[in-house]
Amino acid sequence: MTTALGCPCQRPQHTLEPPAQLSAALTRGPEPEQPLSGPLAPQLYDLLPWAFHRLPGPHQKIFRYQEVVRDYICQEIKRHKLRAPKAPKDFISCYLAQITKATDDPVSTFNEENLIQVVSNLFLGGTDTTATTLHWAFIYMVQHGAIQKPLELSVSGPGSITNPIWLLFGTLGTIVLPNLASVLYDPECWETPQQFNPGHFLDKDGNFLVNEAFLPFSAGHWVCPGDQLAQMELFLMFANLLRTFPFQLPEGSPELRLEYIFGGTLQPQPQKICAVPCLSCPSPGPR
Ligand code: HEM
Repeated sequence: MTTALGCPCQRPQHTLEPPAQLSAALTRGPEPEQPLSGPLAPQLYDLLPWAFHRLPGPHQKIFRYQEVVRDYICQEIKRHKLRAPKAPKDFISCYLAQITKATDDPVSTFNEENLIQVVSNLFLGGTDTTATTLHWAFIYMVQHGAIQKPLELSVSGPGSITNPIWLLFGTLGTIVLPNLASVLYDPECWETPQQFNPGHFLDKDGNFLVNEAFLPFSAGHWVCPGDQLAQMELFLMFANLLRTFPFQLPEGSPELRLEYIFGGTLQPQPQKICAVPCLSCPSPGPR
């Protein structure tokens, strides 16, 4: 059976509903083998994608997940077509309206295959990056317990936090490898580039300072389109959690591990930290 309503995903349907399938596949937890491990794996994949698709190995898990996400997006597109609102109300419905508008345009790039690709990119670009940034933020809060209190009131956005992305790839036949680390760790731009230091963003009177070398979202044509959303999400999550729970190491646990795991993003080591409910702090939830 193939998808109805002209969805370009012309492959057999899974019997499990996509959202359940998606969450089941994505929350199954770590398996013994780490996909695409090793420092050269991301570059190799970009240079030889066809080889990576054919070679057996743990990285095949990524392609299976990719299929699950793709199926889920196809189902969403189908649902949107079934109950098309009068006025487009989200990204998929706006894009579908644009496809209809551009039907007679022979050079239009608005089509369903591209819609699937763009939505996958939003998932890919918008989840691990933000989650990893938050993860590092809380690890640094545990490491620098003393600054947690003042930071509750003066969180300055994600600006004072490790950038999780080390390099990224371009499209349209040209491989672009902007090395953001060269500016984010440049000793000429940062007093202590290898250390967490909120002072990088404060002037001598403690006022917020813009540093032009702070480019975690890249710049120019390649700037991250989720920049504003990410900063808003990070601010809300970080500020709300921090004002409600002091973060600390669990009793008797070893020192924090600050070395990163090298990959598509720079991941913190798996380790436990405690969010201790604080009686005098405001309660979590909507206010
Ligand atoms: C801390 C959070 C984030 C960081 C550090 C980050 C960083 C970046 C960087 C550096 C790029 C440029 C890649 C290049 O040079 O080609 C990029 C691209 C991208 N980001 Fe983000 N991003 C974040 C959050 C998000 C969010 C929340 C979304 C969407 C919901 C998003 C969607 C994308 C997409 C779709 C691209 C590819 C754009 C293109 O190729 O034209 N990102 N991101």
